[in-house]
Amino acid sequence: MNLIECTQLSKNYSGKNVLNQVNISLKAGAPIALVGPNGAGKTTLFSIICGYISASSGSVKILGESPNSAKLRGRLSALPQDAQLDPDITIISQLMLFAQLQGLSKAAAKHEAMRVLELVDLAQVVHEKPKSLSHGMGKRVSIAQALIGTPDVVLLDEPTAGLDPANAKKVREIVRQQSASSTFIISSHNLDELEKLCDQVIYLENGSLKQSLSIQSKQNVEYLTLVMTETDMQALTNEVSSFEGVINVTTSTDKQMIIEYSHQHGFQLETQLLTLFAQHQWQYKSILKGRTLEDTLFS
Ligand SMILES: Nc1ncnc2c1ncn2[C@@H]1O[C@H](COP(=O)(O)OP(=O)(O)OP(=O)(O)O)[C@@H](O)[C@H]1O
Repeated sequence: MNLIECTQLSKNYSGKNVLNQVNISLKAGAPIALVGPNGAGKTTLFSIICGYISASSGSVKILGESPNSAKLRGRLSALPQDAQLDPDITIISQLMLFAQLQGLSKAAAKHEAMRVLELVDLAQVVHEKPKSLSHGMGKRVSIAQALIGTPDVVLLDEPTAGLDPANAKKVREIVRQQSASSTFIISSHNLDELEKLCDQVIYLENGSLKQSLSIQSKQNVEYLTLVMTETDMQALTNEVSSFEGVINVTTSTDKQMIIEYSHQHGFQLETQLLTLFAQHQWQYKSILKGRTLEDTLFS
């Protein structure tokens, strides 16, 4: 059974189409990225999946159930972009309340609240109130709340927006660790971050599904992304284009080159490149197997 299945899903606000016949099939497993420009409809899609708002037409099934079905209790959780904890109620009380709302006894709720706080490395703030926490710590507590009951699906809307690098890294680690037991769907504008975490990528634009792709997918065609420093890029392009198996070479002004080549040529290309660099004394900054998510989506 698919984790989430959207069929011909549309949403209108006062005649304005913000989701337009979207078809999506998502399977459980590695985190899934939801990307798209501002106003593309990402939050609207999340809100429909969570049952906060209803679709104008089409259908959504989560684990085979309709949004808001009692059978989804404890199996789907979400961290909305603007989620706020009550600033004046202790963290343990708030997390226990959410655990009890899932049907846990008081003792089990306390145990679960402690468990999820430990997962986000914040057991030490259990008796504090959210108003005494930094923004990053508050976000991690909200993620802890979303992890209560180990849901099958966790929707995170912009989980690292506005966080300092250390807290953002911590959030990524939490997602990575918890991905063994929950499937995360992450809406974000941070493509570098999504690239590190996710396999499948859903790209929405103007309410329509423009792309659904797997970053890791093995195809006959492979990519190498080179970032060069001291190099004659035109000469490099000419040399690389003549290598056997190279299908296409594109360069950008920032000394980045993307080489598209046939899968069969494997390591041969890397060996040729390094020999070429040595011959010409060309310096590289990085050689990346594959393409960045940005290049995959927008090239
Ligand atoms: N309650 C509402 N009433 C009217 N229009 C709305 C409402 N909520 C959202 N919209 C419109 O729907 C469109 C999609 O909004 P949505 O918030 O889903 O986009 P998004 O992809 O999440 O954007 P962002 O990346 O900026 O968060 C926007 O044009 C927005 O103005």
